Amino acid sequence: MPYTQAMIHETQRVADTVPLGVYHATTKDTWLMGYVIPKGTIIIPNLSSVLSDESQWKFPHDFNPSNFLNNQGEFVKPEAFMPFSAGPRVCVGEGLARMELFLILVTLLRRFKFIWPEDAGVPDYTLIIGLTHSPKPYRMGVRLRGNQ
Ligand code: HEM
Repeated sequence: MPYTQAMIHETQRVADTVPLGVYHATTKDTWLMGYVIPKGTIIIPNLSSVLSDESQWKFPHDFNPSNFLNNQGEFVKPEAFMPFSAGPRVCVGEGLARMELFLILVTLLRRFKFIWPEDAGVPDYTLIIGLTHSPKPYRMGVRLRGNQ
């Protein structure tokens, strides 16, 4: 269970689905870490940079579920895990999305085996950039477990 949770969280970290979150604006003059941000300034949260911050992650630039496991193999969620953003306007669907990710993935993995086709070459993890990140199209072999 801890490893499954770690794998799902690591997938979300690397997938970096909403790289620049949702734009906001200051509703009053604001002081933050010595900077003055005047009222009405557009704020673009750079979630990508947090999700791969070298000071926050053991393996910032690799896919490695160990980013979410402590030395005892227990699941831990670092504060820098914020694919749903943070603060008062954090994604309201976070709970639902996390429940769905877990239930759907575990159900699929219990029933099916996912196979990278031998002739598909090396996976290309380059993301397609838009308002959201999405993977490049790829082929995948899927087999019923126990029926191979
Ligand atoms: C993996 C799936 C999802 C990701 C990565 C995601 C990510 C985000 C992010 C980054 C924001 C911007 C938060 C901000 O303004 O700072 C957001 C806002 C929002 N999300 Fe999601 N979301 C996901 C799934 C969902 C689902 C399933 C729902 C609804 C059932 C949902 C509903 C919303 C709504 C309504 C907002 C606006 C909240 C507000 O402005 O107060 N999201 N989401």
